[in-house]
Parts: sequence; C-alpha cells; structure tokens
Amino acid sequence: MEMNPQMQMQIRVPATSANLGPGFDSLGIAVTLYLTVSVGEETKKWFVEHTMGVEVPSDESNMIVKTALKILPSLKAHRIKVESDIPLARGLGSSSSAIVAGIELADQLGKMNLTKEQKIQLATEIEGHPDNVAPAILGDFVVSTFVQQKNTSIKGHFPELQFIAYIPSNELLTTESRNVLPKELSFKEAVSAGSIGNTLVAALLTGRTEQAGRLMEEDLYHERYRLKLVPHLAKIREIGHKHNSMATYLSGAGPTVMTILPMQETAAFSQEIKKAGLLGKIVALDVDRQGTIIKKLRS
Ligand SMILES: Nc1ncnc2c1ncn2[C@@H]1O[C@H](COP(=O)(O)OP(=O)(O)O)[C@@H](O)[C@H]1O
Ligand SMILES: N[C@@H](CCOP(=O)(O)O)C(=O)O
Repeated sequence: MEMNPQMQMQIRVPATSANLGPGFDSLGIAVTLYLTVSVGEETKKWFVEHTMGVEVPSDESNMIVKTALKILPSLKAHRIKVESDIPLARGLGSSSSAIVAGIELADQLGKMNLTKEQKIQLATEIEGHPDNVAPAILGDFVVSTFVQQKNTSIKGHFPELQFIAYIPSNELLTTESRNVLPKELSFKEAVSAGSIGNTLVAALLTGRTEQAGRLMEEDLYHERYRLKLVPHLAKIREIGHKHNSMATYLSGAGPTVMTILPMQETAAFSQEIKKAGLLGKIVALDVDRQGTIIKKLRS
C-alpha cells in the first residue's frame, strides 16, 4: 500500500472462512485477503475514502466508523482510507473485518487498551456469532462459543494446507442465507451434528487431515438447507474428489466454496471448474497466522 505522509497508522484485518463444514457459528480460520484502514488527520466530520462503490457510505454511517463510535462515542472524527481485497457479501467475512477494524480504530485512537478477549466479546456482540471475528482478531484457526452473550475463543494451529476459493460473482447476504435455516433441530440431530463438529476439532488439532477432511463434508447444521442458494457446492465437491481434495465446504454463509487440496492438483482442479461452466473467480489462499495487526507510521 502506498504510504501517505499524513497517515499516522494502519490497521490490517484478514478475511475469514467460517464454519469449516460442521462448525456452524463456532469454527473459523483467517485467510490471506485483507482489509486495510489507514488513519489520517483529525477532521471536523468523518470522511472514509474507499473504492467499494456508492453503496458503502463515506461518512459516519460507514460500518467501520459506526462500530468505532459504538465502542467509544466520544471518538474525534478523522479521515480514513479503506482498501480491501475481501469481496463483499461472499462468505469471506467482509462485515466482520469492518467490525474488527472499527473496534481497533476506537481502541487505538481512544487509547482504550482493550484486551484481545474484550475485542472478541465486543465484536461478537455486534456481529452476532464469533466464528469470523475471532480468527480475524487472533489469526489461524479459532474454536469459539457464544452462549448467553458470553464468548470464549481458543486459538489452535491449522495444518499447513492449500485452499482454493471459488468466489461467485453474485452477492449473498449472510442474513438471507441464515433465513433458510430451520428454527429447530431434533435432539437426535443436534447430538449427531455436535459430535461431528467436536471430532473435527480433535482431528484438526492432532494433524489427522484425512479424517478431518471427511468430517468437514459431513455437516448436519446448515449446508443441506443452503444448497438451493449455492447449487455450485455439490459440483465443486465432486470435482474436488477427482483431484484428491481433503474437503470442500461452504465458506461462511456462502456463496464462496472452499476446497482444500494438494498443491500439485490445484491447476487441474481449477481447469475442471471452468470447464464445468462455473464462471466465478478462483483464488488460491493460505491461512493467515497473525490476525489483526497495527502498523504505527508516526507517533
Ligand atoms: N469494509 C466495509 N466497509 C463498510 N461496509 C462493509 C465493509 N465490508 C462489508 N460491509 C458491509 O457488510 C455487508 C456484507 O456483510 P455480510 O452479508 O455479513 O457478508 P460477508 O460474508 O462478506 O461478511 C456489505 O454488503 C456491506 O454493507
Ligand atoms: N456461521 C455464520 C458465518 C457467516 O460468515 P460470512 O462470512 O458469510 O459472514 C453463518 O454460516 O451464517
């Protein structure tokens, strides 16, 4: 990113891929796409410079500023510049990255000294579920719970693997994709769904990638209900299997689909997706291990 001498600090937040199949609202990883907020001088009114289109506000109603003001209403207005390669409403945690950036903005400018735990708690209260905001803050693989408004998040190491994201050109708002989920699951289904998620966590944390991959494709919480919104999921999973994929899952609420597969298979896999007439973008991603970072440009 170009350095403007008037900028005092940069906040960089990674994209996230939530759920990993059966870890609905609980598991997530940070991936190597980023939102960067450069913070400039104090101004009379908030001004947000960005190239995200007219639908994203440039004043204090921008999600980043709104979040910062929610955390610290007395925060003085500044000029900020937002650059992001996280696509909006695609299941890669763009709204979480904006919320996390807003909390960080309030924390830094207001010298609040919030702990990471406090930041995750605040971000989860705003986003409603912790599976994107927790890895966006901590990096790597994070297992979380948010019950009765209380968050616990634990960071683990995700195995060194190559991700291929298939990112359709259409947006799918998380709210819309949550609206197709059932209001209730039977006790039996809930027990099965939970046991698959628990075993997946154990498999990932002990490096059992083959078992982990199988379990990632056995979700019972959300993917089957969302299939009508993301018809490409089944096809990509099928192509993945032909190329020794470890797993294919719906990233967050979709429509992005993530496939984890051996490096040497990625070119042939991508070719076959295109041949199948799937016209979205195909992007290779790694796990981001750092989470949110702050770079001070001047004091
Ligand atoms: N950097 C940003 N600045 C302002 N608003 C944003 C930003 N990123 C995301 N948003 C808002 O969040 C919405 C997408 O949120 P959501 O439906 O949860 O999708 P995602 O899966 O990308 O998080 C966008 O349509 C936009 O209104
Ligand atoms: N658990 C949530 C995750 C939403 O992630 P996003 O990246 O689509 O915002 C869900 O599946 O609804």
